[in-house]
Amino acid sequence: MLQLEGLTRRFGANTAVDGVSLSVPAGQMVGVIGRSGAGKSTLLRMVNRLTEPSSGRVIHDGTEVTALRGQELRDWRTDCAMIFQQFNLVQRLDVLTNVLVGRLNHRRGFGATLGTLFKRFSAAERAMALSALARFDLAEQALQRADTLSGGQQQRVAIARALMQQPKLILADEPIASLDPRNAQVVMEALRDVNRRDGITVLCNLHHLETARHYCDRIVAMQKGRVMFDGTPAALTAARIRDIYGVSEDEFDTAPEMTAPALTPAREAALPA
Ligand SMILES: Nc1ncnc2c1ncn2[C@@H]1O[C@H](COP(=O)(O)OP(=O)(O)OP(=O)(O)O)[C@@H](O)[C@H]1O
Repeated sequence: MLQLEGLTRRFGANTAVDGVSLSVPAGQMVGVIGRSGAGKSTLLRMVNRLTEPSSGRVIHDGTEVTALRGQELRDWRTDCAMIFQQFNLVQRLDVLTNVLVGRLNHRRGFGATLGTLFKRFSAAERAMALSALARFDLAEQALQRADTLSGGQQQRVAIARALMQQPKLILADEPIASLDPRNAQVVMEALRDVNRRDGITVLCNLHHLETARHYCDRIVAMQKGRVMFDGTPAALTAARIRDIYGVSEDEFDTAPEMTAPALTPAREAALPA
């Protein structure tokens, strides 16, 4: 169970996240939605302490995450894998080595230059990385440089790398915002698959309502740093959206920053072959 208690982050006079309290049971897939500037990234980054809260607490299975220091904090960051909008792969390295990088957190005091990295991993770790790649249909690309892959493939490599950490949680910050609809769908399916099959809790920031509805068990809607809705996709009706954001669902979804809508059968049929 992940608990956020009164989590707040101020940047000067601006309160980016304002007293957010949530309890997330292990194994849940939560979509955090909101328009640009709502505080979604800041909220996610406070969970693994990439951003320090101004006040409030994060507690995981009884451990106060917000009090961790040193090695314990590093261990917590291994438990929480992060997926970024821009994939964050080492472009000049091959795909397999990028995935193996996910193992580095498991080695204390491990030092190696990127060039010598591959040789430092055991046969078992390489097999684990290959099987993570195969799971996302990327085994054939294992020895290609990361920069030869499409965005959707790169994001799946990032998910495979995250799995190498053997995390308890995945924090995905706009994982599909740079992808076309087809790739967005494949990446969301990969995230849902690790949630369902591996039981990993997923917190996923999304701009697009339909994507959150389709893939998540629970939706948290933020505005101006606050949680305005927390419930099932079915409960987030068009009327609730209008109440919260003062716009229709279509207007919410077509804001300029929302570039990667989910593929519905109707949308898929409309795509060029
Ligand atoms: N490092 C920072 N320094 C100052 N202000 C910040 C910083 N990070 C975020 N903010 C501000 O906090 C508010 C929330 O930003 P945040 O990035 O969390 O929102 P978001 O919902 O993730 O938006 P987006 O979808 O555009 O990424 C914004 O007003 C933003 O300008």
